[in-house]
Amino acid sequence: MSIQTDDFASAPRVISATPSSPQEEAIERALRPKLLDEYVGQRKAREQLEIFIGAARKRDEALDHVLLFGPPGLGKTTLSHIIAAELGVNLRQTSGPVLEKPKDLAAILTNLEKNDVLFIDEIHRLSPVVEEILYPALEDYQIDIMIGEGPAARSIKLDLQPFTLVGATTRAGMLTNPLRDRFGIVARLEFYSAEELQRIVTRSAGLLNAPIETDGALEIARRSRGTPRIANRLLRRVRDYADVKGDGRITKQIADLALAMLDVDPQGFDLMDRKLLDAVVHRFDGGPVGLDNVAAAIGEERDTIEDVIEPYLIQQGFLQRTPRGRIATLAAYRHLGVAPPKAMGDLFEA
Ligand SMILES: Nc1ncnc2c1ncn2[C@@H]1O[C@H](COP(=O)(O)OP(=O)(O)OP(=O)(O)O)[C@@H](O)[C@H]1O
Ligand SMILES: [Mg+2]
Repeated sequence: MSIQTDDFASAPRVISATPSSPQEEAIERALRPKLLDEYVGQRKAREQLEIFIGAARKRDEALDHVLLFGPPGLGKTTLSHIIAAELGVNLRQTSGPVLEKPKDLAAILTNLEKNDVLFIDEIHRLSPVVEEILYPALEDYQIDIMIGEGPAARSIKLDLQPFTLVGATTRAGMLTNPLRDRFGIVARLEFYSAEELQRIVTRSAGLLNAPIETDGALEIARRSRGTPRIANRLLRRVRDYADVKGDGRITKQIADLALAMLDVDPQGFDLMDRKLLDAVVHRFDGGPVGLDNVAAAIGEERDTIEDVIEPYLIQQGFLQRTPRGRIATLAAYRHLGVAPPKAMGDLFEA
């Protein structure tokens, strides 16, 4: 069953947090940590899971249903595989948009073995009729299915094996309340620190047999928008650069040159980030400006802006999301090398 990751159909960004091609997905799989111990960062989520997985194993029960949410590329799919591996069970993988009809989901559910993990990616995109049959499945390990048609149709109850649903979403706010309430474990994934990404880059370089210096790994880490997927991608591009322009060693200097060539600035922002900040500052006087206006100004989809571009800019304090719209902060003006409006400067100096 395939996962659709192509719903942000925009031009590929070096820094885009979504996988850019099937090849990249294959490389990602190879770099994916397999066990909780190898999973870097996300201390809170890891601690919780370690305990609950341990308890479920000890009692030979299914783990409570788990909801993973956070921006793309932070490790939701990776973590779902790890959960199944740590539980020592099978993982069945599907996604919200793929499950069109109730029978698609029923077929998967009835095939699960005891304590298996069912991973549903993009779970906020489940259709209401499919979601409907998920409720009793999650609660009582039962489903109601209709057999026959017309007046002869009747509904029968089927018992399922106990199982764990792991749902992943970039949009926890878009889940319906009844669905959200059925998850016993909710883990929000956070952007990674430079130090954590440095460990990820170093590990990946090892797996790729690419010689790398500590400074080189840190430079890539610092410019990866807090996102392991981007760190791994930049690592591969920098390695190419090192192979062609150097002796293959990834030093800080090589990383600097390669990243400058890729238009990734020292803050880790790429062209899209700068375009967005630039539009808010120059075309909308720093805001507040509504999402639709920003989208039109930079020629990007609303969803991409909200899910992929904005979260990091907000987390880094370059942009604020307010009820009246987006506002550029003083840091954004500084980054663009533009003098802030007088009122803003005064505000910050006072
Ligand atoms: N904690 C981590 N430690 C080491 N590597 C990680 C970690 N999290 C993610 N990665 C790496 O980043 C890549 C992307 O992670 P993953 O596919 O799990 O992200 P995702 O959150 O599912 O993204 P999406 O929202 O696009 O589905 C993986 O291939 C993996 O190599
Ligand atoms: Mg994923």
